[in-house]
Amino acid sequence: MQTTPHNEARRGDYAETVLLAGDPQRSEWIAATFLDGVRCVNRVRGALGYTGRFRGVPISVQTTGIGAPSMAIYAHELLDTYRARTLIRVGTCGGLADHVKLRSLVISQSSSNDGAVNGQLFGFYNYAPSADFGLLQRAAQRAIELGLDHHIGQTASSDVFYHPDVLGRFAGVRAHGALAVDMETSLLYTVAARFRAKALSICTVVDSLVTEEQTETSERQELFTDMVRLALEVAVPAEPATPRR
Ligand SMILES: O=P(O)(O)O[C@H]1O[C@H](CO)[C@@H](O)[C@H]1O
Ligand SMILES: O=c1cc[nH]c(=O)[nH]1
Repeated sequence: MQTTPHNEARRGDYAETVLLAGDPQRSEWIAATFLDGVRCVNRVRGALGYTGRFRGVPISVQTTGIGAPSMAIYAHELLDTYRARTLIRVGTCGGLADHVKLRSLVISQSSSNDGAVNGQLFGFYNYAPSADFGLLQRAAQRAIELGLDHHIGQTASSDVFYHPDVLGRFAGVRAHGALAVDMETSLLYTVAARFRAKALSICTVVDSLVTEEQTETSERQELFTDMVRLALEVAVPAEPATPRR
């Protein structure tokens, strides 16, 4: 019997820290490229999940599919059933600000949304889904040290991918500084907060809603190397070198 309706892994199969990728091919590539001693722990619905080691520390990667409800299910089950404590999204996003160029990284400090969840969970309040400060701080520091082309700030998450008013519908959040849009970061931050867990979203800009430029899907796995490196640096910081006496 499966452990949850969406996952066949047993308790203990996932590490405390899980990278979250929308696309199962990205999960497979991350596991094969960056982790040692990898085993597949979930194949249900093709939402591939893997556990291996990075710098000797157990790390998992889980596919979350497309959209907030799908993210919410996988994040909830990882935190509740599998006792994960840190979730780091390694996703893709579309640039909303003029200075956010293709292939750069967007590290989301907070994420507005157009979904129904705020109303259902928070009633009158406009909840502010936010990254874990410690993870955000570490990501900011390592991104600079590694010389990565990155932006840190607020983002938006939308339930609508195809919209007739491509950019105009984001006028409000753009006017207030939103850097990029994806579909899952906002609800990831909300679910993590519910479990008092840590979450961070790092996305690679694969298209710009401002210039309407796009990256090729064929270049995408290599494109994600910087994002995954950064996520793993945040998850498992290198031991500082022992000072010489
Ligand atoms: O590439 P992923 O991680 O799936 O993220 C983005 O890509 C999908 C849309 O193409 C949405 O899930 C969006 O958030
Ligand atoms: O959600 C997303 C992801 C990438 N690009 C977009 O325009 N939207």
